[in-house]
Amino acid sequence: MHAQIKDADVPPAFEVTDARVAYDGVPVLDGVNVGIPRGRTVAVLGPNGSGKSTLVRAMLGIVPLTSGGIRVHGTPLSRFRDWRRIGYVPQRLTAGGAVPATVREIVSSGQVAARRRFSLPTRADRAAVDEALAAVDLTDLAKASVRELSGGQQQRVLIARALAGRPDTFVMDEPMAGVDAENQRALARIIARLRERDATVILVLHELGPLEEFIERTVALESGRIVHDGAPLLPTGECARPGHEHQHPHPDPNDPDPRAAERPSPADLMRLEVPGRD
Ligand SMILES: Nc1ncnc2c1ncn2[C@@H]1O[C@H](COP(=O)(O)OP(=O)(O)OP(=O)(O)O)[C@@H](O)[C@H]1O
Repeated sequence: MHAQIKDADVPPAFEVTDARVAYDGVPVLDGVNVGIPRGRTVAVLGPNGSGKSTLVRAMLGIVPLTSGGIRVHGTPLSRFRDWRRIGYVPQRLTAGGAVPATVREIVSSGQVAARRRFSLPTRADRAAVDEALAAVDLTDLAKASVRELSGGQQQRVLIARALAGRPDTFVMDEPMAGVDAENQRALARIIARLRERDATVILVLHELGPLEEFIERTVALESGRIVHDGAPLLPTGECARPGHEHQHPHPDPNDPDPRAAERPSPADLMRLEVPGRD
């Protein structure tokens, strides 16, 4: 079982109070209250457009609240500075660019926020990158260009990038989307290891799938409101609910990888959204 720390008197990793977000005046989060205790593995579920990504992006300060409040590890978001504690794996990446970055370069970029300005990577930094690459089984591909990788492998690069900063809190936005079964199992192993380390892990998912056994709690959204917060939902997940109309992206019928069209270029990977900044 987990260490005592979970139930110790520590502030929640995230505390969201009456959070509202609107895009162009249209409400997307409509009074969300949720607390994510430290050391838990929590899934955020819900149909397309229900506000899952908006919620986690708001929790990281990427999307501003219209009203309400968010605390991160006990500190109001606007005053939170310890971003090295947070590992963010975004869902989609912006288009453009073609810098020939290697897997190792991308993974190393996960440490930039944690290093002092202009300081070079230390031996410990390099060891953390090695460890992160090993954790996602990409050691052999460290020198490969990320452009050569499949969508699932690129997803693992992003996870390794988050791991390399050695955070204790992870926010992963749909890490399983468009990832084949083998890569899904690899991701499940990573989540298992993070749980053993008592990391806090928040996963935006459409279904629990191979992660089911690790999920301790699910928060389900519908139309910007929480409709369930508690024990994990049924293994079949939201996608199997009657009336659920989730659309997974299938941009190119000739490409077996449904995420091919959204695959990030290396440049995209280098300029991932930085939590806490607009
Ligand atoms: N930057 C934006 N500007 C305007 N509207 C947006 C923006 N981002 C998201 N939305 C809209 O807000 C709503 C919630 O989007 P969000 O991405 O949070 O939902 P989601 O539950 O994560 O959906 P999905 O499962 O499709 O990823 C949707 O209607 C979406 O179109």
